[in-house]
Amino acid sequence: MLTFENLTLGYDRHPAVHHLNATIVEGDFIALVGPNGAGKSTLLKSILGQLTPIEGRVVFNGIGKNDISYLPQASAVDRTFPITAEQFVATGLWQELGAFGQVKKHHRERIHLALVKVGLAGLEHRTLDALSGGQFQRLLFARKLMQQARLLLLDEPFSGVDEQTVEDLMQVITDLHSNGATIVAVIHNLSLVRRYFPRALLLSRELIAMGDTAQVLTPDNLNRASSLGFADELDPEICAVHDHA
Ligand SMILES: Nc1ncnc2c1ncn2[C@@H]1O[C@H](COP(=O)(O)OP(=O)(O)OP(=O)(O)O)[C@@H](O)[C@H]1O
Repeated sequence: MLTFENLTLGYDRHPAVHHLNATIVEGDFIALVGPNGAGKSTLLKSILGQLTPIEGRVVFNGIGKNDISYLPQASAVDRTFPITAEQFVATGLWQELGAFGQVKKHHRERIHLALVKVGLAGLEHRTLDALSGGQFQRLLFARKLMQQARLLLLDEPFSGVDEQTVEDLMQVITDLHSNGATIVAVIHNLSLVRRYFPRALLLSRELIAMGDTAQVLTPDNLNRASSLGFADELDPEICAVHDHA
């Protein structure tokens, strides 16, 4: 579905991800793991076409932009916008309806089902600013449910969210995967990764390991990832030496 070919990404020519070669296959359910600053969000941005590679490329096999849905970190979403939970979930129908399409009764039923699925039934008419952090995260997932994307990219969907919400939303993700979606999620909580994600990609500016989660999240690999990951703000010269050492 997606191949990273010798992919080097960065900002102002300062590499954040180095010479990555890896493949995401259709039906993957994979966690993107690594220390702070490892390049995980940067890698998602490159899949979304928001960042031009310094070197290498992302190859899309049989999927287009419209097949990809992205859930940013909750903190990146503006909650002061004066709309209700129902109206917010309806914005997930944008691709289906176009800019001027009307939300009809059958759409409203789908919205209601999505809200039930994420445990928010009854809160349809609440405005966004009147939802708790966990409820808002549930709402973001309800909107994702409207889009029926083939590839779902999630960037740390559970930061600052209570345990019950995590469990409920992991169930929603698992259901989406069972219905055919490919899942790529940045997750910091390793026990969650071990429990739910069959595959993992451990990144620390460069690829440390990718494959079955148990084989990727070994003490050796995690030590290697943290020793590379905390060497913050490498300059391109140091990077070149490191790459070819
Ligand atoms: N817009 C930007 N401009 C300049 N540098 C950036 C920008 N965004 C990220 N970086 C740098 O690129 C590197 C990788 O950042 P990235 O956000 O991809 O890491 P991450 O693995 O997602 O980290 P975290 O787990 O802390 O969210 C970091 O050194 C970061 O400071």
